[in-house]
Amino acid sequence: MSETPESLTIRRPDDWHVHLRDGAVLQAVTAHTARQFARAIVMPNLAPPVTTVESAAAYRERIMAAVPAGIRFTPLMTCYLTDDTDPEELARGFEQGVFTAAKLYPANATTNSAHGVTDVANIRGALERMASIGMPLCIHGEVTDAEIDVFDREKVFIDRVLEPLLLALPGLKVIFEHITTADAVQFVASAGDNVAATITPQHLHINRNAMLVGGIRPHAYCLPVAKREQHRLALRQAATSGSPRYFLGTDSAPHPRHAKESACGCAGIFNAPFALESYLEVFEDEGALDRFEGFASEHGPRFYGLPLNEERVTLRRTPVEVPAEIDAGGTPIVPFHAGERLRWTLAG
Ligand SMILES: NC(=O)N[C@@H](CC(=O)O)C(=O)O
Ligand SMILES: [Zn+2]
Ligand SMILES: [Zn+2]
Repeated sequence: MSETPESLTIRRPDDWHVHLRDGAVLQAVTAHTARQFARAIVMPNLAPPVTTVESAAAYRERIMAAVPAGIRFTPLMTCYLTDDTDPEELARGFEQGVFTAAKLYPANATTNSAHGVTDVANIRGALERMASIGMPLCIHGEVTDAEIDVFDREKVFIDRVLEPLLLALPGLKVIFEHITTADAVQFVASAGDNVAATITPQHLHINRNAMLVGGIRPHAYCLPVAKREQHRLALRQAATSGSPRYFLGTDSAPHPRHAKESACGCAGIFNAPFALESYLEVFEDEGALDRFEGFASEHGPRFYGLPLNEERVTLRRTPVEVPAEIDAGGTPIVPFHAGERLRWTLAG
């Protein structure tokens, strides 16, 4: 590959963590994800959450109905774990191909997580069943204890929850979602092959200054919150390292502009519209264009045990202006990189 190629062709990528929401927003945002990604792990934190095989199958239908004609896109559904999750329901959904994974939200850790798990001990039976059938567990890895500083919640989750959980269930397949710290990178690197992590574009691009310097910037706020620069650098190193343990998961999380620009603004960054373009800048700046395909298109399906996509996509070195706002069915949403120019454009 030359030093500054004009284009890059890779296997069509997948997004291993996305929020597509429901209703009019679902109708509007799905096209942004489906334009780029062949498949996506769809988060179940609707209100009410997706907790049954039936509700996941119905949600999958609504997503399919929102995919523009002529685009091939497969939503991979997840089951929202609660204190009362029935292991039988999980196993039935997994065997029927409705659930690809289950999602652990510690109760009240993030958007629509009020019905999440109050103590992992409460879902021990469900997790044992998942380990025995090879069903992957996606985790929002933050503790919620009031006395733990919000910037430390991921690290404390590793020590108090994740490490003990993997010691107890060493065969459980775990995806540590949207990691934000050097501690998480180190944990994943030293864990077994049954542990992987997704990394978002925002955590590769911004540190906490982006949120707090020169005024409070709600559109840079998501959970887990962006950390210090040393953590961002560790994430960039991990993502571009070529290690199969890290892969693409945008955590695109649309919220209406008014809900972000508020005295109590929602957590979540809407990065779907230019996700590939955003990631690719990072790989180029790290001198790792040749490792982009692994991160975007190969490591995820291999970890999940799914086939690699056979289609190819091409990104060209053509600048693109990210709009200040995107209309989502009458709801204005501010995208990640709003008003900025990105160097690459996905062709087609
Ligand atoms: N990442 C976020 O800040 N928000 C997500 C939830 C999540 O993934 O934690 C959302 O659903 O809005
Ligand atoms: Zn989360
Ligand atoms: Zn998320």
